[in-house]
Amino acid sequence: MTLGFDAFTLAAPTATLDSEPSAREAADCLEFRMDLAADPLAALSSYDGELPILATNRADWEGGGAAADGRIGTLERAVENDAVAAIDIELAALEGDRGDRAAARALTEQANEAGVAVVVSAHDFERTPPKPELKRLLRRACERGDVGKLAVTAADRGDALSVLSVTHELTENGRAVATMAMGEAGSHTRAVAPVYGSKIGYAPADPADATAPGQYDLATLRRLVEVLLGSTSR
Ligand SMILES: O=C1C[C@@](O)(C(=O)O)C[C@@H](O)[C@@H]1O
Repeated sequence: MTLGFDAFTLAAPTATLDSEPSAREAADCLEFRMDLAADPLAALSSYDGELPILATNRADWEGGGAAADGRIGTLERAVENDAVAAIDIELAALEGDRGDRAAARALTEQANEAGVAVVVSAHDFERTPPKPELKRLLRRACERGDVGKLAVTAADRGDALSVLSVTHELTENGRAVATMAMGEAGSHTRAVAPVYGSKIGYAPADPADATAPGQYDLATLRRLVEVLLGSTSR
């Protein structure tokens, strides 16, 4: 299965791949949160759903549940699975001093060779950094992957506007970005950012599977994006 991210792609986050049938109608792929799953590699090897998988194994130092030990190795195994069409890796793992930088970079090379798309992500669960910083992060993420992703926390509409504005600028510069502002003040960016070029949205089929504050449920985000983007949304 493949994911090109050249058009808007709606991902349903889940920790259990069994939820695929309930996501099939409205989602384009599942975001498999391996870091939140009990036995992620066993779940992957018995997966027989129709939706391609974007595999995320979010580090504990970036708001996820995966400890350093074996985290990148688990993603390497995921890349070998035919249902896995994309992986998510943190910009801080590729560039920062968090974790094993060499292993994270080797993972992206392995993915490139296997035709698996790479989403390079940066998160801020506390605030929305100033616009120049948002741009810098997103540019660097784009340089290291097929899609650069930014999820920051909005305190107000001004923060939300900053996120939309960098989305627009980088898209105009030919970059593939995925952006969203977390939190209540940022919820609407999940529907509006795709209008400015954001290529990935996240919305759980079951609200109990929400993986970030301010997410809409899957059917709602699909409907909103369909209204705002029209026929280009699928
Ligand atoms: O990074 C992201 C974006 C996200 O945090 C959101 O805000 O929807 C949800 C996560 O599951 C995903 O990995």
